[in-house]
Order: sequence, then C-alpha cells, then structure tokens
Amino acid sequence: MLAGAAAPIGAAWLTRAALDNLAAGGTSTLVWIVVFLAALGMVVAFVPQAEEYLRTEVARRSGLRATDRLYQAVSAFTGLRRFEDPHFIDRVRLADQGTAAPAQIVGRVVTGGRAALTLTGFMISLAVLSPPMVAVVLAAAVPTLVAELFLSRRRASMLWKIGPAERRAFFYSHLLTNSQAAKESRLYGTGAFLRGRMLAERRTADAAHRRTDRRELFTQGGLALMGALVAGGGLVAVVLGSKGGTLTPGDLSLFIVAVAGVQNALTTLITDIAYAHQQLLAFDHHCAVMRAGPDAPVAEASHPAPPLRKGIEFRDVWFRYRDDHPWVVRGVDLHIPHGTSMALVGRNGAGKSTLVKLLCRFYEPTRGTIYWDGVDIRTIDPERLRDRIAAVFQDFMQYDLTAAENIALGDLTALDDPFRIEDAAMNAGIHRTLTRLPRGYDTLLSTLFVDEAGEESDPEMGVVLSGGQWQRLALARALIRTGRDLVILDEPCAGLDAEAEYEVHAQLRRRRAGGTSLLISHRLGTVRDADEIVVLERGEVVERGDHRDLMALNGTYAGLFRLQAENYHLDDVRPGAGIQ
Ligand SMILES: Nc1ncnc2c1ncn2[C@@H]1O[C@H](COP(=O)(O)OP(=O)(O)OP(=O)(O)O)[C@@H](O)[C@H]1O
Repeated sequence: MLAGAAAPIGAAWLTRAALDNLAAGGTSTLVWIVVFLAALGMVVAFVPQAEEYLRTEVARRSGLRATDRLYQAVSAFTGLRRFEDPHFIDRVRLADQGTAAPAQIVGRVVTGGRAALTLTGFMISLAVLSPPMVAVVLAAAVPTLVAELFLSRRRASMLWKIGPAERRAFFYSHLLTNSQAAKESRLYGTGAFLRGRMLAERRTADAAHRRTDRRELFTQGGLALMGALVAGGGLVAVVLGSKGGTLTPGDLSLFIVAVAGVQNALTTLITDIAYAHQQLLAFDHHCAVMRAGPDAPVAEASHPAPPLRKGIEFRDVWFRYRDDHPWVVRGVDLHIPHGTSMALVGRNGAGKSTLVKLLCRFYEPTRGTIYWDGVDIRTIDPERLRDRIAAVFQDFMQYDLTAAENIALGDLTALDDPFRIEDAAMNAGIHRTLTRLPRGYDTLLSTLFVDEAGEESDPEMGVVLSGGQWQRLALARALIRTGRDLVILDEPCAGLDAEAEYEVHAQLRRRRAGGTSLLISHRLGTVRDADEIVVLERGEVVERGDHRDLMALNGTYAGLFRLQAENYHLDDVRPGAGIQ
C-alpha cells in the first residue's frame, strides 16, 4: 500500500525535475532522474499483482472464518421458529453474502489508505504551487462524500427490501430445475407459469436495482462534472496568474498532475469510504444473526436429561404456532409411563405431530408444561434431551449421501462402524436392498453429485431409491440410535408395502418391548396393541384407553377403525377368493 501510494507522487516530482533539467540545457543528473523514473515504473508494475494476491488471500481466510461463525450461530438455534420466519431467512441469506464483507472492507481500507497517502502527497505538492487550489478542491469533495454515504445507505436498504422478491425468484427457479417438481410441472404443464412468476419476481428486483443505479448515475455524474469544472477552472486561473513567468514548465506539469492526482485520490477515497460503509451495513446482517441469541428461553439452571425411570407427562399443554394463529394444541394432559407404548391417532391436522415436536423441544408450549421424569423440559439442555430420543418423522430427510452415511447420520458414532449400520438396516428391513446396490452401502443415493473419484461416466454412480425404500432408510437412521429412552415413530410405515409394513411393525414391536415409545399412525391396525391409544381432535384429547376400551366406547376411534376394516371384507381375505 505504501509503495503503491508513494510511487505516483515520486513520479510527478521526478518528471518535474527532468523537465526543469531539460529546460536548463540537460545535465548528467538527467540520466539518474530517468533511471529512478524507470525503477519507479517497475514498482508501479509489480505492486498491483502483489496486492491482488494478498487481497484474495485475505478474502479467502476472512470469508471462511465468517462463514464458519455464521453457521455455528445458525446451528446453535435449538428450535425451529427462526427457520420458519421469512425475515430471518432473508437475513441469513444476506448474512451469508455478507461473509465477503470483511475482506471487501480490508480491500477498501488498503486502496483508501493508499489514496489518502497519495492525496496527502499531492496536496503538499499543490500547496507549494497554489495554496487556495487545495482549499477549493477539498471543499468540492465534501458534497461528494455526503452524497456517496447517502447512496450506500440507500443501496443497503434497497437490498433488504427486495429480499422477499429474490427469495421467491429463487424458489421458482428451484422448482424449474428440481427433479421432484419437474414431474408435476411436466404433467400439469406448469413450466411456463412458474417461469413467468420467476421472471416477474426478477423484474421487481431488477426495477429496484435500476432505480438505485439511476439515482447513483445522476448524483455521481453530476458531482464528477463539478469536480472537472473545479480542476479546469483552477488550471485556467493558475495559467492566467503565471503570465508574469513565475511558473517553470516543470511547475506547470507538476500542477496539472497534482490537481488530477488530488481529484483521483479524493474520488477513490470517497468511493472506498462509501463502499466500505455499504459493506459494513451488509455485515450488520451477519452481526444480527450472531447476536440473535437463543431462539427458545434458556432456563437459569440447565439440567442434564435424567434417564427415563418414571415417564413423560404433558400437563395442560396449549400451543399455537404464532400469536395470530389458532390454537393447535388445547389443554392436553397425557401421561406416558416408562416402559409403555402410546399411540396417537386422529384426523389430519389434529395436532399429533405438533405434540411430538413440543416433546422434542422444537417449540415451547404457549401454556402448560411437559415433564421428563418429573423435570420441566424447559430446564433441560435440548441437546441432552434429544440425545435420549430416537425419532423418525413424517417428513424425513433424503440426504444426497451414501447409503451408509444416510443411516449413520442418526448416530455419528456409528459412522465408521459397518456392523451397527447393517444392524440398523436389517431392523428396518432395507439391508438386502442395500447390499444389491452397485457399491453396496457405499453407493451414492443421489444423481446430483458424483463421488470424489469423479467417474462421471459410470451410470451406476448415483442411485435413486423408491419412496418406500427411502422410508425404510429413515427408519434405519432412527433405529441406529440404540439404547435411547424414548422412541418416537411418526407415520413410520406410510410408504411401505404390506409385507414390509408387517415385518417392520413386528420388528418395532419387539424393539418397543420394555422401552417407552410414542407411535403416530393412520393405519389403525398397527396401533391396536399399544398400551394406550389417545385420540386427538382439533388439538384436544377426546378418547383414551386400549383398543378394547375404545372399541367398546364406540366413539371416534371405533368409527375410524371400522371404516378401515370395511375395506378388508372377509370374503376377500379368505384364501382362494380371487378377483371376480
Ligand atoms: N410449522 C407450522 N407453522 C404453522 N402451522 C403449522 C405448522 N405445522 C403444523 N401447523 C398447523 O398445525 C395443525 C396441526 O398440524 P400437525 O402436523 O400437528 O397435525 P397432524 O395431526 O400431525 O396431521 P397429519 O395427520 O396430517 O400428519 C395444522 O392445522 C397445521 O396447519
């Protein structure tokens, strides 16, 4: 930076000395002056390369560090609320873009610092020749600085405002390239519709960018014209004033270079300040995510989750997803004694999965309390609580990783333990399928990536599983978490064929024996042997008991059970009865 800053000033003074020397008839020192000028030329040639290398290295290091810190903060949010808040998602996106800000700011400090040094050097040079000119040029720079700072603030706020439009444009572009969505968009012919929506969002965002660009064009263009006017006027004034012959040719050359140098340096400095200011504003999103703090209230004393000995209790639990949303859980009282199995049944939207999410502390009950062995779960460290739970969710993940990794993600301690992985796969009834894959458990379950060997031409590289096979894999991911106190199964068999469902349920029943479990299923045949069946309706418990009690009660459960059973007429079930 120092070398880059000093070089142009040195060059201007050396040029002046060379011109004056020439005017004086050219002495032997002229050669030395020219040699110095040539050496300076070499410095000027090399400095930008070195600076570019160092700048990108700073960008790499600071970007990595900022990204690491950002995603550490994001992973530290224990609940799900923040991930469902569109403003917060926008903030994280901008914060992610803002990870480049520290390097940009450093870059601008370097170029701005160099400009400041050059500016000082040229101003001293200018002051020697025409002190009033220094004052005029500096005064002309003040409006530029104010305007640039104003513009950078406007640009930062524009970027925040167009966040939703950019998010929606990304959503539509994702739909247009995602294989799952491609199926429906081709079938229903929605491609043009989705593309139109994507372009409309892009146009909205582009229009905002254009307005800001135009404002910048007029403001910066006007100010640049004013700067040129000041420089031109100053030059004319100095030349007119020097008619008496006070200026040498060298002085005149230095004056011209110094005025241009001051103006250039000032413009660079001001642009750097404004850009660094804008980057700081962008980095504010990063800081906001870092400062966001815990997304669920943290109890003063965070208990380790005790091993489950007595059971789990919901006491008058109420919940709604947002204050302006209707209640989803209304005054639920439940007791799941240790070593028993409970089944939650009810119509779609009754609140079954929500109860499970509350138990996992993804959300806090709006009212009421959930106890884990008598301890309010709000006072338990969420990580420790979840460590005691094995769960498979209705909306399980399909990771674009190998089959083994897809299972081991349930318990990372099993990542290098093929026996545990295979055991879990056997329990979930997917072992045989996985061994038949081109690379067995090491087969990549994705068409998105190729493995590191880069064998792109191998058609067996990435394999796509069927829906039911994915479901069994998700089950294996839960089952690898052996020795957990509570097993939660939210529709674990929805996509399984009849045979697989039978096998998996027999396996789960064996596994559940003696353990505590919570099962959600719409297939009532699979819940009939639960110790207690709880029927939810619009967030309220309306029936509870075992299968016999509920059938005798002849209420909602009995009605739903009979409805399902009606689909299996005895005539059809009798061996030998074929399709007529
Ligand atoms: N993240 C969310 N934000 C806002 N509302 C939600 C959210 N998740 C669920 N809901 C609402 O909560 C209600 C209960 O949903 P929940 O998933 O608990 O029902 P469920 O009984 O598991 O239904 P299903 O049998 O269809 O799986 C639904 O009306 C749903 O719209």
